[in-house]
Amino acid sequence: MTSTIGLWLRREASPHEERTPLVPGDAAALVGAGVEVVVEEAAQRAFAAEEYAAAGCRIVPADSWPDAPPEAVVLGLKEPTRAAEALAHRHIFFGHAYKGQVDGPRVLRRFTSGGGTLLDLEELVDDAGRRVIAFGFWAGYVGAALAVLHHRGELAAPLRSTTRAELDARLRATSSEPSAERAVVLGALGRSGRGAVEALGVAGVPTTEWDIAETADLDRAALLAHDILVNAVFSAEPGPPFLAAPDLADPGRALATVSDVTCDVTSELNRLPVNDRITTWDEPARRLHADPVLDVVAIDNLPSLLPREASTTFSAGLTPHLLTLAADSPVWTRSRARFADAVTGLG
Ligand SMILES: NC(=O)c1ccc[n+]([C@@H]2O[C@H](COP(=O)([O-])OP(=O)(O)OC[C@H]3O[C@@H](n4cnc5c(N)ncnc54)[C@H](O)[C@@H]3O)[C@@H](O)[C@H]2O)c1
Repeated sequence: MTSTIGLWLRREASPHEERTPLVPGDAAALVGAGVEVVVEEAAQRAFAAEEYAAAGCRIVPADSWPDAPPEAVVLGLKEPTRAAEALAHRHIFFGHAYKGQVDGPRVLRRFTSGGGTLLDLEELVDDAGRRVIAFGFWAGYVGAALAVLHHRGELAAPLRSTTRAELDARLRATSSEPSAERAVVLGALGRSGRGAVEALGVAGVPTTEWDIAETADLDRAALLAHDILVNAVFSAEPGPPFLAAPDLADPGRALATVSDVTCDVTSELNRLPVNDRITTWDEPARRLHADPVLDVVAIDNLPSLLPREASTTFSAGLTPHLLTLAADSPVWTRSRARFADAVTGLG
């Protein structure tokens, strides 16, 4: 990116969305590298406009991105508001438009009608097709923490965004020695799984870590002997359930709390078909079975509960790529090609 191409950080409009893909410290690094960084005011964002101003960014009103110079790259997490319906710029955000999502064609048509380009954050992949940035670690961390607090009868609703320090303090304050709980994490080697294992460590809960090798021939009795299950598996294809209807009625089951970080609840990929809906910040846990009890937490925006930490990790991963935007590194070329394919398929 040359100094004449600006990066325009949008405000996020969704309720509860305090995260940002670029934090002030990384904005300062971009400014230092000659990138003009413009930041919209955003009352909800976890980082104050003053922090960006101190980092050398120019502060502009919320939702002013339609007026950005044509060469600017507009950055956000979720779909831009309808401040302009037709999207004329290059936009970086999570489009959720390429995998048959109901709203996908509508999002893509905003680009075709405006002449803009989507550089989808989910499509920033390395040579092997692996995503280079994701929010997984903090999703797993919060998902496991909520499971522990619910299991201990200490989860207050509605949920509100917090900090890791505050969350850790609650996990430590409610733990007992020796631990009264045992947990199992499925997908323990992945980003979310590692986050979940770390939070369970802070909570003082002995944890079994299972990944593909350990679930290939699932020891159901061993699984059900844990009090807490955190599902952090990424499935590309449907597979046999980790929990099925007969497990609910099993009188010998210790398992009482499930946190489904994966949250494939309405898709054919759902490996926990005993649950078919997400839960919310207002009602984070839902009872699946009364005797013996089984409750599920299935929140699909977990990282938003730790907006500062989630933003900081995500921004650290994204910033090196933002520095290669002008040079059009392979990460961006691939993302643009994915967009071109999707638009061609629009018909
Ligand atoms: N709820 C939320 O807010 C939220 C936020 C971010 C991500 N997610 C979801 O969490 C899931 C995990 O994301 P990630 O970034 O950690 O993925 P990841 O690719 O980093 O890790 C997934 C892990 O699952 C393992 N796995 C795959 N199949 C398995 C099986 N049959 N048994 C055991 N382990 C298996 C993989 O080997 C890998 O270690 C994704 O579905 C993602 O969409 C949810």
